[in-house]
Amino acid sequence: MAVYTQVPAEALSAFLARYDVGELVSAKGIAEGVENSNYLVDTTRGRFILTLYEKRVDAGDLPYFMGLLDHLDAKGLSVPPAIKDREGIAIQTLEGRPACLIKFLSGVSLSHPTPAQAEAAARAMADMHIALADFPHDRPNSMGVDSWRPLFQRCGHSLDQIAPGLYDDLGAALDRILTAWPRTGFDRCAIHADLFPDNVLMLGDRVTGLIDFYFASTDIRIYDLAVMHSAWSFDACGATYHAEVGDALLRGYQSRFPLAPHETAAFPLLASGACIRFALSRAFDWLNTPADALVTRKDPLAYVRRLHHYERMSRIA
Ligand SMILES: Nc1ncnc2c1ncn2[C@@H]1O[C@H](COP(=O)(O)OP(=O)(O)O)[C@@H](O)[C@H]1O
Ligand SMILES: N[C@@H](CCOP(=O)(O)O)C(=O)O
Repeated sequence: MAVYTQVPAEALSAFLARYDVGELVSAKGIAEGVENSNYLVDTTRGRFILTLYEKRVDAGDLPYFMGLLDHLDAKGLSVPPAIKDREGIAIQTLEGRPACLIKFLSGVSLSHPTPAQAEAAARAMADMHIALADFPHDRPNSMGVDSWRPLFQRCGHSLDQIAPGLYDDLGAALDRILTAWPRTGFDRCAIHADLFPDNVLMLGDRVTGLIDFYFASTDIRIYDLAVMHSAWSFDACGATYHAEVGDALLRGYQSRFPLAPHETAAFPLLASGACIRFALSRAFDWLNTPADALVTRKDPLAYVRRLHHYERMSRIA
């Protein structure tokens, strides 16, 4: 459930009156998502998404995210830019929260992507990277490699409450990954950094939208593909690797943007880093989200199992 801030109809009508979008017809809270409050808003002129940014999105980062979406939209990619009001303002305040009215995109996110769907989604990621090559703004990745040790330390020995031995297991993997992590020599650009299946909208085998850019930041370009590979190529609990989906992702991406030999060689390491990142953020949330909170906690062990898979791989052919 992701509606943390309730918006009364009167306040929403007054908000919409700033825009040329017609009048309010209906507004429904969207259950999916964990970070922000999202509403599906219908007006006399169309359908929109209203997002109110909650604690985890820093309002100071919104101009970067909205600039990135405008950049991709201007190049014809299917992403949802924020609508500007009559004064040209996209980032507003509603019910005390930063808020944007966002273009609605059709499509559904998949729970069990097929190889053909994975291939199309990875092609869309490569097209996004090509389009971002001249995006001029930087944002350090707040969930990037330098955040993993501090996050591990904040979880501390409480990790063993999730699974006995988890503190030692993740600590040893973190040492190996941080020692080997490439600091130079890899192409960097603005990346999505969270392109899970729930952040790709599709109709059949066609990608209709990439959404949820709120972790976008400057980082190693192929790390973005590694995040995607770790999110798409396993069953939900991370125990079974679906090679046909994993191979399709690499094929789709490389149909637009071939990997250089050093990128292929480092792929299992980059994917291990992606797994540590999501294992730790999920573990932190697991340990710090009250059991009666509205939001569903995601299983950190599903990423620990994926981590073990990538650490066993020496390289992807
Ligand atoms: N532009 C959009 N067009 C259509 N649906 C959207 C759009 N943005 C978000 N959604 C819907 O809202 C849900 C939650 O959005 P998301 O950005 O993933 O939230 P959160 O940042 O809270 O994780 C998505 O799964 C999708 O169903
Ligand atoms: N994809 C991350 C959590 C971030 O959630 P999102 O709804 O903003 O994509 C995970 O699965 O741990």
